[in-house]
Amino acid sequence: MTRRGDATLSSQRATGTVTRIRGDVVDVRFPGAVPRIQDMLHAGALRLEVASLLNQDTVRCIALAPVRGLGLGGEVTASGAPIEVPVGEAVLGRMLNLFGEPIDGGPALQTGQRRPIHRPPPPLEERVVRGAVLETGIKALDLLSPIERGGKTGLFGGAGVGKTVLINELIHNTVSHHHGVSLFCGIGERSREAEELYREMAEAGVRDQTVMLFGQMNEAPGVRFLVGKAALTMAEYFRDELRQDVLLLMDNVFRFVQAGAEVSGLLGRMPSRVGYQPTLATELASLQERITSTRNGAITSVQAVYVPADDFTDPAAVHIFSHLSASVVLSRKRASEGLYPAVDPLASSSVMLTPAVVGQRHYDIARAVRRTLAEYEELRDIIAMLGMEELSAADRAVVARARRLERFLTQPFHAAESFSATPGHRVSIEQTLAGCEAILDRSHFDDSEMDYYMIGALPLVRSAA
Ligand SMILES: Nc1ncnc2c1ncn2[C@@H]1O[C@H](COP(=O)(O)OP(=O)(O)OP(=O)(O)O)[C@@H](O)[C@H]1O
Repeated sequence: MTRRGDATLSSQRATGTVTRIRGDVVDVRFPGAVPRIQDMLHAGALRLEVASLLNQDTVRCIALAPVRGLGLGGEVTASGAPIEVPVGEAVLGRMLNLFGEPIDGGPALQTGQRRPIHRPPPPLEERVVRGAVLETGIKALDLLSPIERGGKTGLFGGAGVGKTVLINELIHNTVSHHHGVSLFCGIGERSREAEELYREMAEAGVRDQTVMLFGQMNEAPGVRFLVGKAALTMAEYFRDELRQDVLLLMDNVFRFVQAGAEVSGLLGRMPSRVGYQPTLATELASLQERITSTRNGAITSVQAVYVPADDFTDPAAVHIFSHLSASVVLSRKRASEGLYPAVDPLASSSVMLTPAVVGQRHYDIARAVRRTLAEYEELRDIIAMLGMEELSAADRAVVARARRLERFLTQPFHAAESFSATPGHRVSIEQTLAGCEAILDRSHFDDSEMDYYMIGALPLVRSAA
């Protein structure tokens, strides 16, 4: 993005003084030229971003770190530019903060290339849709909610239903098979998870192709609000300048919306529905619209989405949902039954699940699996009240198939080895389809349902291969 000429730049490097501090909001008076919206300011080591212009000489800013030590009358200098982050190969293998500074204890980055984090999305005519599927090796996802290469996938779920484990498994299964770079952006989650992930990436030998960016829950709302944009700026550079495919993983996009609400509240704006910021839709679009594929390269993104109080009608969840091409819904009921990954087969969906993209066989099997599980869902009440004996033979066969399908769609994860003690299994789409087909084709089973629980491919299918 072209921003401004050098002449204006120098005139913008003005000095101002702090006139008011309220929470993370700081007002600064500039006697000369006032900085522009989204410019970065320095008050010693503290950095601020201009959020609004109060009048001709005063700007209202959001602090990007705790305001400890800042006082009224303190000196503030304008940087003359928005926040800029380093881009290019130098960031690979590193763990960085919002400003692109290393937080992995390593040396400073050696790169001259920097880009402002606020950029418009590519024009419509440059965007492309590829219509290809990214194989994840996770049965429930590949079968029912295939991930679009170059598209956006959301993993929705309430607290503790397995979003982070699932996204870690996706990293495990796709990063090493992905030709291109992977970018992980941690927004507003626990720092402990970040540290574990960093170690796992090194163990898996994929760290050199990966960048990790964090603005975690202990950081200022402004940081959590902006870190996603910093990650995207790096992703865009890989896509546009280095023409590489990028896998962008975000945990958790809800925290971006939440940070936006906090910032909005700090600035004194009136909240809108359910306490969210009135600008929820535009803020989210300013992030999501940049996650797109162009002729230069694809950005495939997988985003974990926390659903507050398991309420899928929550405005944040609804708005995020509208940007996605595939949504994987994790259900508490399944998690409580130990059916991990707790993917809800009836609520999860993907625009990729059409005969034209995945093929007629895959499409038919997925439909048959859904239909069987939906029929079982309807029979559950009857079973609860009257018992299995009252069901017709045909209904009993549906139940037998459905319960085996449910268990077959569970899977031991590499990312869960530490607490499940079962080695992880990657399963090809072909094995998943063959397994489901084998179950759907039968109406009588003499094996136990548990034979299908937490396995990879079906043994029959495995030996046939
Ligand atoms: N695939 C799995 N296999 C076995 N256990 C799992 C699996 N997924 C999740 N769990 C169990 O659920 C717990 C919570 O998972 P996770 O941390 O991924 O949830 P989350 O949805 O990210 O939660 P939060 O919203 O708190 O971040 C795990 O610690 C683990 O005990």
